[in-house]
Amino acid sequence: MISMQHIKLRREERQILDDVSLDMREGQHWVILGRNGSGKTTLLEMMTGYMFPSSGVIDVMGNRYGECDIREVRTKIGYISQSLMEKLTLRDPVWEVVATGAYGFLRFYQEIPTDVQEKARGIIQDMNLGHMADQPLGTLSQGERKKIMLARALMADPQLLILDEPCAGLDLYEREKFLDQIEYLKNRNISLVYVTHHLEEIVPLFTHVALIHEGKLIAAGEKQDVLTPEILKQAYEVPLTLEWVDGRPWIRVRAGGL
Ligand SMILES: Nc1ncnc2c1ncn2[C@@H]1O[C@H](COP(=O)(O)OP(=O)(O)OP(=O)(O)O)[C@@H](O)[C@H]1O
Repeated sequence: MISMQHIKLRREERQILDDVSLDMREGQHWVILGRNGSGKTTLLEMMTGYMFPSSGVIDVMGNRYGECDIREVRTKIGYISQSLMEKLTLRDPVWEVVATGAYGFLRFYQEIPTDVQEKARGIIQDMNLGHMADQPLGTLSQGERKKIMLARALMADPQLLILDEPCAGLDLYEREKFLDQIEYLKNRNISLVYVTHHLEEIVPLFTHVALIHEGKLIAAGEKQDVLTPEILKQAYEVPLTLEWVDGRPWIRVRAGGL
């Protein structure tokens, strides 16, 4: 699905990514973890072809970046990020915001085909937000807006869905509702790459974790192998214990560690 080999990125004097190699296969769902500024978003921007490495090779769904039409590859990738959220127009009706995802536009300036309208309304309905479909986006709560972003990303039937901290700023209830929606994606044939700061967001659907620290990959593999107190301490520099409850990891910081 995604292969990144020996990725390096240098900006001025800083090595932002330092020889990162990752192999994400079909049927796997990955979480990327790491502290602020460790390079997570930069990795996502490379997967989506918005940034290029100084050296290294990236293949996404069989396409080698630099030798293919990236716009074509992007039609198969859904990308949810705060910066995209900020570009959406709050006065547009929810169903129209979702419908734009079929084309990758931010807004429509022409008639929207009926089948696209119906598909958008169908996805909104599936997320139990049907009653809000005609409201302006700006009247929705942050959690509802995140779900609308997810609905918008699904409009193009992506094979790959990349989510950059989708639960940031959500309260416990809204976060759990959003994660429910993510779990529901296991019924679709979509591979997920999910960036978060919060381990408890690693719901059972996720199979693999990559842990990045100061631009270097500390560990990558099956989640039970990567999510150990010893490995996590290398990235977070805080002594902690980890407990698995209902298939989710929960973390406790031990006193006196900092
Ligand atoms: N275009 C750029 N020029 C210079 N430095 C950059 C550029 N893009 C990113 N950086 C730096 O690279 C580092 C990694 O940034 P990145 O946004 O990938 O981190 P992150 O792990 O996503 O952080 P956060 O969790 O805080 O969002 C940061 O120190 C950032 O300042």
